[in-house]
Amino acid sequence: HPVKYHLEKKEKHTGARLGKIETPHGTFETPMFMPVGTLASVKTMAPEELEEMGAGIILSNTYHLWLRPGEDIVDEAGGLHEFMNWDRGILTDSGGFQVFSLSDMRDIKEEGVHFRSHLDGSKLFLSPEKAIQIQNKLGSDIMMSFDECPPFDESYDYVKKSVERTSRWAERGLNAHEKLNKQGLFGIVQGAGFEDLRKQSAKDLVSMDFSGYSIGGLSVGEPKKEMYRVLDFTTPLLPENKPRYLMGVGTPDALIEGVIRGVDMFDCVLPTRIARNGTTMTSKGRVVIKNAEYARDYRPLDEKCNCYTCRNYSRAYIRHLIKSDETFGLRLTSYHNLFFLLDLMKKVRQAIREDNLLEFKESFFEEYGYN
Ligand SMILES: CC#C[C@H]1NC(N)=Nc2cc3[nH]c(NC)nc3cc21
Ligand SMILES: [Zn+2]
Repeated sequence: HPVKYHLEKKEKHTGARLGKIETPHGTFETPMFMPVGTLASVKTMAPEELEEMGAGIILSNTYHLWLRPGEDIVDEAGGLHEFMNWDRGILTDSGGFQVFSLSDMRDIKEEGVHFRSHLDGSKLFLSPEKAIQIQNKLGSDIMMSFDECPPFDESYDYVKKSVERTSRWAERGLNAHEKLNKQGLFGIVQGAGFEDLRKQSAKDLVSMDFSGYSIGGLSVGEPKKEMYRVLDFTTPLLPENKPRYLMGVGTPDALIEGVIRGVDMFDCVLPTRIARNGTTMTSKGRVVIKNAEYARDYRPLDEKCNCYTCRNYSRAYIRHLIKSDETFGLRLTSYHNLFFLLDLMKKVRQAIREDNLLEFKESFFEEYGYN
């Protein structure tokens, strides 16, 4: 496997692990947060800034890049790394989730999914083989299997059929992948909130020997307690010597709770998405910078933050920019939010080294204002 996971240390009191994930574009520490660059750009950030804040692997989306600009243009440009001038890790999602969340879905057949483009309504077809072929043209370091993504509250019978199809699709994707090249391919465990279906899905995928395993079907609107319950019985089903990736997570509390349950990799649009309306995460909870209370507040967003934004600009200035629709304001809030989550993961890794992750969680939650 060109993507290898090295387990460095298990935290004494939880399921948390310290590790390293080796890719053709570098080796990065886990647990890690991956900034999302859906359309080959982490919104408003330059690659140098992402590197400066310590980002290792970023996420891009097969579905979006297939529709626009098309995988052939990215391929001709030399692949995604060349195209976006990013020489560290890139992970691409397979399109499975986007098909189900973005486009009004036509129908699911055994061979794949027929649906309409969310851009212009044109008819499209995506299959496990096609999703692998596109990702190989994008040249990502870590690729995702094409999965069927049922809503969390679907019936047991529907989810059972869906899990069985996702396993058949995973096998087809793996076969197609091995003919193309050997970058890392992850299987995506499904099964919604049903323990036996999660077991079945994990068993099927682990037998296919993927480079790593994503936990799908979560962070899709279910209560956080539900997500943690599913994680409690799903991560132990996955091999210790492979990375575990919880898709679409998340908020500071969910990141810490996921690490405690043995998750190694996370991605979420949250930091850059909320930044664009001026909402920032700080060690003392969220600061919604547009609030009038910050008009004359000349302190940084977070006194404890060492990021470019916090070292050079005040809340009053950032509030002024956001209120005035000055684009630079979005860059400052995006930079800070990404730095905040990347720095949180650095602190979590240190807590694993010191075997005091639960104490770290308590003090972080207390200061952030989680109940
Ligand atoms: C059902 C299912 C499923 C998973 N399948 C794939 N391919 N990508 C995902 C991306 C996600 N993002 C979020 N929350 C923002 N949950 C996700 C779940 C998946
Ligand atoms: Zn900051």
